[in-house]
Amino acid sequence: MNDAPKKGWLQRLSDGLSRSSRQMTEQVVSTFVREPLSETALEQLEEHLLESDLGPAATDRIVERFRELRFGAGASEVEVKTALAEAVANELRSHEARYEPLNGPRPFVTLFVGVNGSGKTTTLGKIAADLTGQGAKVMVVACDTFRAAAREQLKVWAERAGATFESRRDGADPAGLAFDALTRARAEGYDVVLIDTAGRLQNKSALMDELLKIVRVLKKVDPEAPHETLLVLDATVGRNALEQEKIFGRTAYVSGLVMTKLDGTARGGVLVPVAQASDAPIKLIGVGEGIEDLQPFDADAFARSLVGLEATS
Ligand SMILES: Nc1nc2c(ncn2[C@@H]2O[C@H](COP(=O)(O)OP(=O)(O)OP(=O)(O)O)[C@@H](O)[C@H]2O)c(=O)[nH]1
Repeated sequence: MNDAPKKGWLQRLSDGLSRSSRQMTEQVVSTFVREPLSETALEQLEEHLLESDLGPAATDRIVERFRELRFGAGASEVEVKTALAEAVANELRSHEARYEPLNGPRPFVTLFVGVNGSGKTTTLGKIAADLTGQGAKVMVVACDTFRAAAREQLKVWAERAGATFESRRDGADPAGLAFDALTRARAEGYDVVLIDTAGRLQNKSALMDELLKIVRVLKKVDPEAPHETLLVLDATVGRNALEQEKIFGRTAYVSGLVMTKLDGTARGGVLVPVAQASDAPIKLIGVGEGIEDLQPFDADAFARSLVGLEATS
């Protein structure tokens, strides 16, 4: 994503993570400032990190780090927060990567997968707007052909972004649509093709078959496509996101994760175990409903905002 208005996005990140950082500051940091070094404080730290959904493995390592740091009675809140941010960033740095559709082959094909309601359509719409804003020729393809409402919503986003919209009537073969759309995009010199897919988990194997068929058919047009498969996960479902990562990550060749709705939860720490469970890195995060609220994932900025410090990267 275009990160030109830097100050703006850092502020949005802090605002978006304010529910999580409030929880961290009120519980974790204040406990530790009150009772530095004691075993009780370390136990409370562990409890609060688990409550923030950081997961047992990262929590153990962070508690160990605090044990080594041996904060004295004079430790300030900022020192404790800085140490916590550093420990969280350490957990995430190797899971950070960029989504750069304009730096790859043309047309750059991105497939969006994830359960209904995770924020797939919104994420795709925000990306379309960002890319057309940068002058790219963008095609949006609605492969969730069974749900008219989903199609309509995507159409609104595409029109707003000034992108071309491709869809079919109810129940049409999504793979056939993907094939025709990519063929047209290649012939007409599109820069980017963004493909929305269905997310009905009620029939997991049918859904996975459908996704795999779309991928197979895209490869007939361009053997390298899709160049990116983004799995969209909703942070407000907490540790259920781990389950969704398992289901999609295993079958859909996911190459990047997008975690949305981080503004809607006090447990934004869930990003840590999800990132660590996945073979794919985190590429984007959503911290609000606005177009600018979809941001490139930056482990250091995220960690600082999560503990309520001003992000500096
Ligand atoms: N607060 C907040 N809301 C978001 C964010 N991302 C998406 N949403 C909202 O989440 C809701 C669901 O998003 P959709 O994009 O419709 O989700 P979807 O996965 O496409 O779901 P279907 O349309 O049901 O397939 C919408 O109301 C979005 O506005 C975010 O980062 N923060």
